Amino acid sequence: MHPRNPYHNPPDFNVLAEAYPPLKACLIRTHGGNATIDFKDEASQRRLTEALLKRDFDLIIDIPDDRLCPPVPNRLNYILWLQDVLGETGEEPRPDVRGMDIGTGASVIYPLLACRFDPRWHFVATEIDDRSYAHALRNITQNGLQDRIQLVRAPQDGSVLQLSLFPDFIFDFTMCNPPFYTSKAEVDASAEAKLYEPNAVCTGGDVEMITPGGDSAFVKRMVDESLEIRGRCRWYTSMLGKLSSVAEVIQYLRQHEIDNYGVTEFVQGHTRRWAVIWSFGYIHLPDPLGRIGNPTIQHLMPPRNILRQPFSTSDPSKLSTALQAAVENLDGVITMHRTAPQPAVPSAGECLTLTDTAVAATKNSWSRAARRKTKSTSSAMDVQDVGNVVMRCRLQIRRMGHDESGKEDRLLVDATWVEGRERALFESFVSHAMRKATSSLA
Ligand SMILES: C[S@@+](CC[C@H](N)C(=O)[O-])C[C@H]1O[C@@H](n2cnc3c(N)ncnc32)[C@H](O)[C@@H]1O
Repeated sequence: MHPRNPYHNPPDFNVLAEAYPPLKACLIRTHGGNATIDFKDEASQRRLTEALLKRDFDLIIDIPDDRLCPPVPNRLNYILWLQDVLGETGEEPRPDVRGMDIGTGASVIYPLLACRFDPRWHFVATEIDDRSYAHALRNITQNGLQDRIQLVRAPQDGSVLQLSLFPDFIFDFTMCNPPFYTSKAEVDASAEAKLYEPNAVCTGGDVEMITPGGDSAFVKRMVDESLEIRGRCRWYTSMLGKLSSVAEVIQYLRQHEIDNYGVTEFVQGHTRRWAVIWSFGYIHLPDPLGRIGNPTIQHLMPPRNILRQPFSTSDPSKLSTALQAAVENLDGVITMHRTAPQPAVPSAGECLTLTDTAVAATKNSWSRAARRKTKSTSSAMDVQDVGNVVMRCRLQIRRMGHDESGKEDRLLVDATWVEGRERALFESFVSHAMRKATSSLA
């Protein structure tokens, strides 16, 4: 579960039912005498979703019985990850954020939650199904969010990304919880498997669950469309229900030479879902937001955007001086250095940031070839630039807490690629900075 998700612990059902009385009829007792609900009972799940939305987000939703009832904690994970992505890759502070939710459902759950969570967010929400569309419209207006959520009826066989309807906007992100299954038989097989899970009820209509080719085909259509409109959206994202679909979509992205992509995993109780993200821009995701540890798909993970180097010194100010000296006097390199306000002492296994240096390079003045060229022509190497900047990165000195064996705290430098077209340029800069710092410490 996302660290900022407020539902790490189950709610106190008595207290929740006091706040939302329709839940009272669903309360049952555990063997220990505590109040809970029957998570396999569809009506109880619906009352729980209504109760959490009302009490915690002041949202009233009305979902017909034959349409999906979204579990709130699970839906929040996707929103919180997107918040992290925008926070880590955008120019802050931004006055507003514009997203598109594809297949918003009767509940409009993602836009409603996200708008309550963050006052800057605005949405276009699309829906293909008439019945869901009608309820979605009601849910937006009865929560007074019609100025921030625009509902669009998507055509049955038209484009998935309806961005062409909004030629004047650059979207910050698209999001989607697509239909996962290829056929009714696949839905039934999955429901049968879930019978043995402690808290799963399948409440979706066929239109919500089934699409030709399943979730991977749906997301591949998005990839195809994104190739046409590229920079009209900063981050394209979609959830996927199966690890095999994640692998298929990543392979598809790579086939189309989209190398700025990432994957994340949402774990909620017994349910595991994934989201893929890709961009045609030159801003890069920090590894914790775009790489997962699952061994089955390691070969499909994007290359690391964080390069880590341990140092033998235990004196952070010495390391900081050495690192600053390594990068500061490079022609065309601008640095902004910040030190943590207090001396930080990490506990075992913890990693604390002591200094943070933002680096922007307007030319490559560090590679051997560039230095040779500078000597002979007094101009730096030509590289493909992004505006005036060819590469942006962060250099952070961190203290790693001792491990179980009681080994001393260690210092290391994390270099994070923030922006740029050429990975090789970032890697050569980091290798230059680390080599210089190491030799001046020797
Ligand atoms: C799995 S449901 C997700 C609903 C909601 N977003 C949620 O997370 O609970 C998928 C939704 O996508 C809609 N849908 C399917 N194809 C679509 C398309 N091409 N454009 C827009 N919506 C579509 C379905 O009608 C359904 O409401």
